[in-house]
Amino acid sequence: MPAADVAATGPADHLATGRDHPAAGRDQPAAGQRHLAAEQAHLARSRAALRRMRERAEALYATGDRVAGDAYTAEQLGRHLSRRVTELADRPDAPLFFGRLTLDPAEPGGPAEPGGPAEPGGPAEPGGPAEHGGQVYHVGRRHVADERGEPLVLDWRAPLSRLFYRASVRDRQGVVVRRRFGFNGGELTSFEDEHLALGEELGTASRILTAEIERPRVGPMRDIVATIQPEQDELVRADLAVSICVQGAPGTGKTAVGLHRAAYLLYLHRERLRRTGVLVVGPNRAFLAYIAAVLPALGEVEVAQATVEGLLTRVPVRAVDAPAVAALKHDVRLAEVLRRAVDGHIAEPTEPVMVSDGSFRWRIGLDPLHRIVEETRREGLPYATGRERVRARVVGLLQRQAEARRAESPGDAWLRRMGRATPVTAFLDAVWPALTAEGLWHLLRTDPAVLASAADGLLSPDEQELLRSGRVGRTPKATRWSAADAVLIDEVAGLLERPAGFGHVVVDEAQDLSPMQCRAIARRSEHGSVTLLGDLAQGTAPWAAADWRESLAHLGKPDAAVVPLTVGFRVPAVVVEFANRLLPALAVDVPPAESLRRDGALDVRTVTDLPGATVAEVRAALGHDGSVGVIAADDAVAGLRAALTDAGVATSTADDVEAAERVTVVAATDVKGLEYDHVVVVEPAAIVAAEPRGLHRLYVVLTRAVSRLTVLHTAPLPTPLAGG
Ligand SMILES: Nc1ncnc2c1ncn2[C@@H]1O[C@H](COP(=O)(O)OP(=O)(O)OP(=O)(O)O)[C@@H](O)[C@H]1O
Repeated sequence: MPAADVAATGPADHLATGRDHPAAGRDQPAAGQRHLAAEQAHLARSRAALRRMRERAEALYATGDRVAGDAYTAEQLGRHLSRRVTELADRPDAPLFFGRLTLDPAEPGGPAEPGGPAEPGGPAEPGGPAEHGGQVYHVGRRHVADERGEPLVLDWRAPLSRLFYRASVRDRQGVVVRRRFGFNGGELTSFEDEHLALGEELGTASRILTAEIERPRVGPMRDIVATIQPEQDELVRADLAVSICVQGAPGTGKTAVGLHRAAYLLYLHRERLRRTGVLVVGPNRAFLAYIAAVLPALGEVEVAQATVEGLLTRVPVRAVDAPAVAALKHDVRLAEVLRRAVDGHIAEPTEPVMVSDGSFRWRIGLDPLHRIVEETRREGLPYATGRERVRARVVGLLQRQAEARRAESPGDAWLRRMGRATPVTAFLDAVWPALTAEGLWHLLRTDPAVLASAADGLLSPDEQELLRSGRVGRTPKATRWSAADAVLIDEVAGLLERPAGFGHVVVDEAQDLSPMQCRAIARRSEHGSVTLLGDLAQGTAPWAAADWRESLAHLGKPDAAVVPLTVGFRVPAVVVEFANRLLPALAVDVPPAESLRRDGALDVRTVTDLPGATVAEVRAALGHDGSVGVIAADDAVAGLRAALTDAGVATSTADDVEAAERVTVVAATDVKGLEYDHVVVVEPAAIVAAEPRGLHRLYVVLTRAVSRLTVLHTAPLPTPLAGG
């Protein structure tokens, strides 16, 4: 396709406009300059309008409690306005808009659905497609309107903005020109046009896109609103009701897609999702710190972010299981063992219930009691709800007797008194005893007969023995629970009472979830949808998934589509090729990725002095822009950090994303999902040797580099790498 990078007047008008364009300063047609100046003026106008919107929200916030009728409304309003003020913050370094659409006046196209979010309360957008003919719209981070309410910038999530990401020469959707803006800091410095109507399309050849992708990385993760690719946009804008699983090689934008999808859904279904909540689950704290700023930068400040362990807070984790014990506790058969153990507490009634009530004495015989228990059991309610249902039914029978004997119907106080009457509670304790989650798991760990009966035909005697191994305290409270115990206790809690779920859950690095962890997330998304993100090749947990279908079944979304992402935005082609040598040894079936980056460098070197070579390499890397990540086997990290400190090189840790130091020393087991401009991998053989799925870990480690990868080793490289 002919190149764009032109002024809006036509494809022949090649324009080189800004500092970030190599050709800047040469051959600048006046028309291009005029357009640039006009765009800069539009930016200034939009910034001023945003400032006004924020000032207005601040003023409302200040006076909110005076206009609200009562304390509750005042608090609600206050919270709403304070969030609105935060949302309207202008970040001077982030462009307020990044694109512009010129729509066809003659051939009104436009989005399939009319403008505006699906729910009331979202920002307004100009009306349906027919109104857009010949119009020009700027697309940016958030909706900005002038004093008359006319949009100066459309939110990137608005239906109309979709055209910016999706229109192509083949399917123009009414777009005549798509313009992308180049920024330097907060300053608009260039633009690039694609006259779709004239057959011009840049796709990934766009210089502004390339510059964005190749920009050296520093600090926390950034949003990608300006450059979301069509296949990513398709996932971001999937309906709220749709659950999806994204299988993507390292750096294909899975995390970015998940976070932007959360922001998109919140925009479109603001009220519903504010009630139910959106949750992002990530692999560890360093990762959560790394991604924490993305959603707030998109104006979304109310999304919960947690690790799976962080979700399971019923008991503190103070013990570590032996690997075989942990693996067994994460096995999905445990779900059935626990279900049986809970159900096993429901017993047949053996005696009638007799209750004294003043001068009356009520009696419920065995037959109706049997019926009550059986009927309630068949309803399949959570156990604790079932217990209350049985109580209510017993009281109901007492009530009928009372009504038959007395002329009037007994009141609420009577019903409550009967419900708490000692014979009623004693009956419940006999047939449907109250349970706690940790109490039940403690019982299974301490009573071989109870475990044997629940695990009959499911777990071998040896496995039962294994489950009971390790120290258990005399009471649940006195027991030091492991992370796997916490998952099982959460499973029991879910059998006792249904937890409140989220409207949408994004799960990153999902290949590492065990079946039991998947179930913990399923309980929290039962009535919502999920976006599952992962890469089977990066599975490092002992129970890592080999097949997405299985994970999806455990997550309660067996029919979700598995969608591949195959274009890599992080790792340069030369590094991808090197890391891909490991793929055949990883025993997973994943589509190969293709890197967009042709610019990187790879240096694999045998050295004699690892710390010395690392220091020298880091010093050299500091000569370039961007972050430097030194990645080594966990037990080598302290030594390398000390060597760097002794050499006068300041370092930070992976979870300190705002650190001033550009060098981070990271343990191989903490680096999942992170990226550094220059990565120095120290002694791959030690990384592989450190754990059973060490080759998968090495694959993760080698794919963290954005620009350059250096591999330093004294021991021979692991076999799959050495070949080729
Ligand atoms: N459309 C895009 N435009 C610009 N940058 C992008 C785009 N998509 C992804 N990126 C960038 O590529 C890098 C990798 O993205 P991300 O971390 O989301 O990938 P991932 O698939 O989750 O990787 P991993 O599997 O290694 O965790 C990030 O720096 C991200 O900002």
